[in-house]
Amino acid sequence: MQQVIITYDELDRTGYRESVLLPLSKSIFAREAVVSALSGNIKKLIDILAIERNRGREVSQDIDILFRALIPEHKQMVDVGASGTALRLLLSYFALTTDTEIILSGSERIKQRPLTPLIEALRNLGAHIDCLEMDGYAPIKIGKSNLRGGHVSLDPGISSQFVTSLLLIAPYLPGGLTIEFLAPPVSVPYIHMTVEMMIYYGISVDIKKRCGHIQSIRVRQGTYREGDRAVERDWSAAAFFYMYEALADYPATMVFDHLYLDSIQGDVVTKEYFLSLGILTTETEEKGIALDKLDYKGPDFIEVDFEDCPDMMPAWVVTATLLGLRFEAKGIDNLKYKESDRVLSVMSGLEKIGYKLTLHNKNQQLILRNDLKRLPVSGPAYIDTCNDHRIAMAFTMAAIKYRDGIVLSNLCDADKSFPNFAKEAQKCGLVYNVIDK
Ligand SMILES: O=C(O)C1=C[C@@H](OP(=O)(O)O)[C@@H](O)[C@H](O)C1
Ligand SMILES: C=C(OP(=O)(O)O)C(=O)O
Repeated sequence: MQQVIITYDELDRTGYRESVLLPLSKSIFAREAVVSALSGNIKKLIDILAIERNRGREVSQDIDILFRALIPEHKQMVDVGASGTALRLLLSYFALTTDTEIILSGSERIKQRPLTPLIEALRNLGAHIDCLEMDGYAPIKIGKSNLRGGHVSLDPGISSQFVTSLLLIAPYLPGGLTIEFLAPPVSVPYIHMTVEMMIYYGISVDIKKRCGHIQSIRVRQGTYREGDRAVERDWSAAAFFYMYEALADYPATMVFDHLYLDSIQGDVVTKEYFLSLGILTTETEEKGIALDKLDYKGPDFIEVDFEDCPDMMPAWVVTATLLGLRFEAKGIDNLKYKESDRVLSVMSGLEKIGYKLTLHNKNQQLILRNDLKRLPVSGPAYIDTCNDHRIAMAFTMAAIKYRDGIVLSNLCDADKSFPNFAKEAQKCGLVYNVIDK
């Protein structure tokens, strides 16, 4: 079997500027997609994707899946691949819109990603939903339903996507909808992104908080108005180039066009999380972002919380470990529900390149700790990506420090969110060579 080994071509790139093409934000696109479909304006999505492709940029699998699922044509089955966002958002969308029945299914992993709180809430609103294999999981059959509005309770403690899914269809329910939260929500910036976009598209949304936590969200009945908000570039993809900047000894300045500090993406905090690893983020005159390495050793010990920015965890943890920083990471309990069990995937990948992190339980919360324990390893490191794009991309960048080469179990994983990733990574000196295993 042929595989690819990734190594690093070390050059002094100080003073060079390297422009990186980031993919569109799939989170923003997903919300745009549902809004466009509900307002009968799918043409807008066609235009966004056509502009992207005309510029020679590939569109990520996740975005393509959402787009195809929402094209108004008769479908009996929708395959969401490995996209949790598509699965959760489409569940409410089809419960509202299908006039026959439709089956939502996808990869083996997607069939393990939880849906129970969302299914229960939708059933309470009158949806006909059957789980075809295991209760609370895809594949799922959604029948023609007459959804009611009013009040519904939801546990948002596993995924904010349950909240986003209900919010986006809420204006189209009779009388609108109030969602009462049974527990504090996770990934809160994604909920704010949804609310902000709904308000932009003309919907009245009120958030009620108690003790700093969202307690309920009220959405009034209405219809999405037209609007031409741009889909921003993806901050979570930028994190892998922050990795380069932090790990390379003499890196070029990385420049991203159409990425903004004034962003509705919660992952804009990447700039703060990587500042603690010595990377300075500035706005360019061309309205982009530039990254520069500071002459800065960083604190001796860092406490970090990923509850608001779960997707950044692999990039930050792999970087901080390779830089030899002691840290304690919390807000990681829900990472077991992602494309892989991300805490375990990161820990096992790091062991392959000689770093032993430990997992602890503190006040019923998982804590991942780096106490600088090393393992004797050498030779190419065979990393199991667990079919997880963020694991594949984080360990590609690890080749900057692990000089015996990184071999990934699947090179195409990155296509889920970042199809041009290998091409862009080569601009940083990452070299891909075919090997015979
Ligand atoms: O709403 C969204 O667009 C997303 C929400 C987050 O998921 P959870 O809310 O499940 O943490 C995030 O990890 C995912 O990549 C995208
Ligand atoms: C968790 C992610 O995505 P999704 O939930 O859409 O599969 C991700 O992109 O890291």
